[in-house]
Amino acid sequence: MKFTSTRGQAEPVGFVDACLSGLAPDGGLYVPESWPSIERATANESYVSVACRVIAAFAGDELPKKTIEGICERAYSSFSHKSVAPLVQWGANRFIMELHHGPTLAFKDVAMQLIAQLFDEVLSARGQRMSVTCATSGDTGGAAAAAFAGASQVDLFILHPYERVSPVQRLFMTTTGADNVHNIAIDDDFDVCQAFVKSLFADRDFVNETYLSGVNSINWARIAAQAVYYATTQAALGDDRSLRFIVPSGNMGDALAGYVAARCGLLAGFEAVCAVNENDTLRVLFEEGRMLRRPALATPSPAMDISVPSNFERLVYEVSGRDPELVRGLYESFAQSGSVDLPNRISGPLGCSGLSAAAVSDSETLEEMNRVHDETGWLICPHTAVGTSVARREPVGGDIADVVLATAHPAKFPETVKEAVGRSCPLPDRVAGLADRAEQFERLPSEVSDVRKYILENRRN
Ligand SMILES: N[C@@H](CCOP(=O)(O)O)C(=O)O
Repeated sequence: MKFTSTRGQAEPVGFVDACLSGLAPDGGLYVPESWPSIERATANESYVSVACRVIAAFAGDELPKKTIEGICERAYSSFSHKSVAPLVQWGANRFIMELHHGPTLAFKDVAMQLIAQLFDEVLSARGQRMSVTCATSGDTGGAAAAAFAGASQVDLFILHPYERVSPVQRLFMTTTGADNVHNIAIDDDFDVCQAFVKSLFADRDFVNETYLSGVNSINWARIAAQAVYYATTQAALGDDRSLRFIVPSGNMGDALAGYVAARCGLLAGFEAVCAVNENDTLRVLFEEGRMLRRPALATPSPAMDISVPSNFERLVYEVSGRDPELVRGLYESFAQSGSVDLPNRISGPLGCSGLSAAAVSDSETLEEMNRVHDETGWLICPHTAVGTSVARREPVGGDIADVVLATAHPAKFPETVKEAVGRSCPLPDRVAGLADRAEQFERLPSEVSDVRKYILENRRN
């Protein structure tokens, strides 16, 4: 299977090269040239088995079946729940998909554990080493640090916005003690960190010199791996059952993964609401058809403090009928002016994509954490609360089941839990020693040239 760039000016590449590249050389995001048809999961099929089938469908004949099996088995052996993404019932026709059973207690582990195994397998075979970047608003960085710590073929460079992630989120990315993991705190917000990563990719000499890759959800492997838990959820709740997924969203990779699962035939239908905080770019995009660049606000759900959701580009590409000129024009205008109205050709089909968005205020988020606790005794993380709040506000009728994705464990946000619920939330035993470990990170000003220099000086040759 070949992968093509949403901006149409890069050579199509195979699955492995698409994943190793992260971003396409023309600045676009890779998508498969056509959607593979993947057989639905069954209720008694293991998570690893479904993951193998999904990855194999995208990898085609590039990776032997045995290799994919090894990658998936190793990836999910570190999860504390054998189902990887178990469901708990929250009410009549309401479920929570728990995605926080991985090593850093966030949904990012699900794909990142797999990607690190994939990179290790492929780069060892090629005798190649890469510099891998990621920008994080809190959870991607920790997941990448845990997944790549000690990897012989990878030097990891994580960019996080200084003092705009929770202390526990920061500890996950700054305490691995591994000499191949580098954490950089940028004096700015997540959008700037992400823009820095993208501008490093735009410098092709730098990419070639450092063998640069990226493991944000710009990377197709992230989307493919995240599509798996949509498939297992459909199987668990009934092959023909109509589901509405509520997806706490920032960069929109997770919601896009649901869309991809549906396009590949893994779901009975498709409806997903991107639940966003006061950084409501996605709501404005879906409801008002406008792409706006605004400074990201700091909210109680920091991982979603994002105003430029990267994966919207993949959706624009699809709903435009795969028109790379249109995508390129749109994103060039956006880069220049910071504000673009979506043409009717996009806003019309966008409404039929199965995706939509709804925003939740900071006070509603805290109230919702408290309400869920009162009703069930459960503590939920503020991102998950954005999701449950949307589900509650816009109930679905009939036999349709709501599935809210619980993106992180509440223990990653003890201060917010305390404020909302008045209770402390200790870390689970398996990560209890986190706060005792020494932290290591470098604080840099908001200058991409400093990041560039740091990577050149700290990568292994
Ligand atoms: N919410 C993320 C930001 C990066 O998103 P990604 O899914 O593209 O990696 C985070 O927590 O870091």
